[in-house]
Amino acid sequence: MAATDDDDLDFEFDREDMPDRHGPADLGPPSLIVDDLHVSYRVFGAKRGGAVTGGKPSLFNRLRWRLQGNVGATSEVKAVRGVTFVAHHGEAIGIVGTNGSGKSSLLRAAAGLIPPNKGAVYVDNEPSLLGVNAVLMRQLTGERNIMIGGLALGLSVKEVRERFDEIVDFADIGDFVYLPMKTYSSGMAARLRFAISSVATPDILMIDEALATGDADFKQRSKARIEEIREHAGTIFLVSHSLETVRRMCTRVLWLDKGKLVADGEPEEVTEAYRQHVRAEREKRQKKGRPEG
Ligand SMILES: Nc1ncnc2c1ncn2[C@@H]1O[C@H](COP(=O)(O)OP(=O)(O)OP(=O)(O)O)[C@@H](O)[C@H]1O
Repeated sequence: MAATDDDDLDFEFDREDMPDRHGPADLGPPSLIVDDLHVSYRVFGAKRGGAVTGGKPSLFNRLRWRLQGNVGATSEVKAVRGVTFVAHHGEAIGIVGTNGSGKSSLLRAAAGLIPPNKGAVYVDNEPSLLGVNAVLMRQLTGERNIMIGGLALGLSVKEVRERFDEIVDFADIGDFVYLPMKTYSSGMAARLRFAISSVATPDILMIDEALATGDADFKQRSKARIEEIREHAGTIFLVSHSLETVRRMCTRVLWLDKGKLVADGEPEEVTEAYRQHVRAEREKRQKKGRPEG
């Protein structure tokens, strides 16, 4: 049967039509939808045909694979395994989880920097930071990188020049701005990335660890900056190992474990459950390591 004008399908993303089943009624409309996202990496020089789920291979395993002559073979690391959530305008969402649980992979896929193996990401607007990270160059000075990052975010050359002092002050890097970024400490580089990324009041800002690296004054300034972005109806994602930072900055927390979402809720509740889980795991490991009575 031929389609008539009346049959035309409407694929437009109509905010008013969206049911708000994933959050309290006072939240803004959805800004980013992650639907059954799967991310895998192909690793060369590892065990042939193996599939690894989260966690970094131990030194022992890597040596064993090497001795078994598996160099040149490939295996698949399943970093994100079926994550689904809806983020809203005005939310600051922390992502916690142990090393290798898939936090950065989730963020990179949500930012469109790596393709999902399965599932989809729908965004209302281009996410920033990871986008900025991708264009920054370690061999260039902070000054050059501020210009490159600012242009990547859509500012004009004049606008970047006008905001230059503000960015340098925010990052608190002083005259280091005239030196190549490769000479910066990791904290300085992280602060500069955050200062550049947040300068344009982005709709979706993704931050990987940067905020745990500054002093009390920087932490205060970055909290204020996040509040400002939220007030302008932006959405912030913050990956951090510092539960204190996540509790202080975020309105909601996602907990990832071995690539799966195990909790999504109030910062206090989720970080406390995560803290207890980490402690229980540590005790289990210690018991295993202890010689039998
Ligand atoms: N480029 C890559 N190639 C192969 N494997 C990767 C790559 N990036 C990440 N992984 C693997 O994917 C899994 C998830 O890593 P990811 O960096 O997303 O976790 P994370 O929670 O951010 O870890 P961390 O807290 O240590 O930074 C890990 O097993 C990691 O070794």
